[in-house]
Amino acid sequence: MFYEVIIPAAGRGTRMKAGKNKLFLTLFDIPLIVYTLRVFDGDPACRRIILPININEKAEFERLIEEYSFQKPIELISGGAERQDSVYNGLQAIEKQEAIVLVHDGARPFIQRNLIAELVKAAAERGSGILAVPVKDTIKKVKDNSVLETVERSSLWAVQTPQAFRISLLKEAHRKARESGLLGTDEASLIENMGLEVSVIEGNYDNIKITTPEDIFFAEAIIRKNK
Ligand SMILES: Nc1ccn([C@@H]2O[C@H](COP(=O)(O)OP(=O)(O)OP(=O)(O)O)[C@@H](O)[C@H]2O)c(=O)n1
Ligand SMILES: C[C@](O)(CO)[C@H](O)COP(=O)(O)O
Repeated sequence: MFYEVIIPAAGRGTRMKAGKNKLFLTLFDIPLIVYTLRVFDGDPACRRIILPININEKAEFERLIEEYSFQKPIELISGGAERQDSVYNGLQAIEKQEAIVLVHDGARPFIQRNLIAELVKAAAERGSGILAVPVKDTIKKVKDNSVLETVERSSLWAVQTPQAFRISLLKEAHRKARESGLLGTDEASLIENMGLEVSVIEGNYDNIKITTPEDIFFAEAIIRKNK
């Protein structure tokens, strides 16, 4: 089954403290965003890549796209102030209503194609599908450096991307979120806000989001492990 993918890439990389968009940082001399783009560029089921970016970085993205010779056209569109706005803008670029759309963080370079196919199947059959992995640490609610409570771990999962949806469902969820002022940290929370079920597929711990400086070293270790 075919799908289109929105890869939000318009962030500032504040937590990375690199002074620039972390997606331009390199892993063994190749920019982080190139690893992510290559996964979808090489997937025959991917019909279209939409990349919400900071329009001030358009020349940099165009140079990378030229340098790394991607097979599929990569559509650069303007991102927004929040990740949710960037995804919303990406959805406006999609006219078809029956197809499947994936939303995948540009900062997650290690997504595996077999999991993408499972997500697309779940979205086609049940409307949605997201990747997650069981939490390994004990999670506590903390306030003013003091524990409020320990959260029961057995039902806690760390959610990742891609997140896959029927396009019509995700467009409706974003529309309702805009109406109500809901700002979620992932697309699934907007679907949950509609009282709808979201299917969870177990992913793997390699699918990290490159967020803070040490993640660059973790990422290069994952590349070495998978060589
Ligand atoms: N307004 C935004 C914010 C984030 N993103 C993208 O959403 C993904 C996940 O966001 P995150 O890891 O938080 O990236 P940043 O927002 O750049 O990081 P920070 O929060 O540390 O600034 C990234 O690929 C980022 O480029 C986006 O397209 N538009
Ligand atoms: C979408 C996400 O990757 C799921 O874990 C996460 O919520 C993104 O959070 P960020 O703060 O925008 O990186």
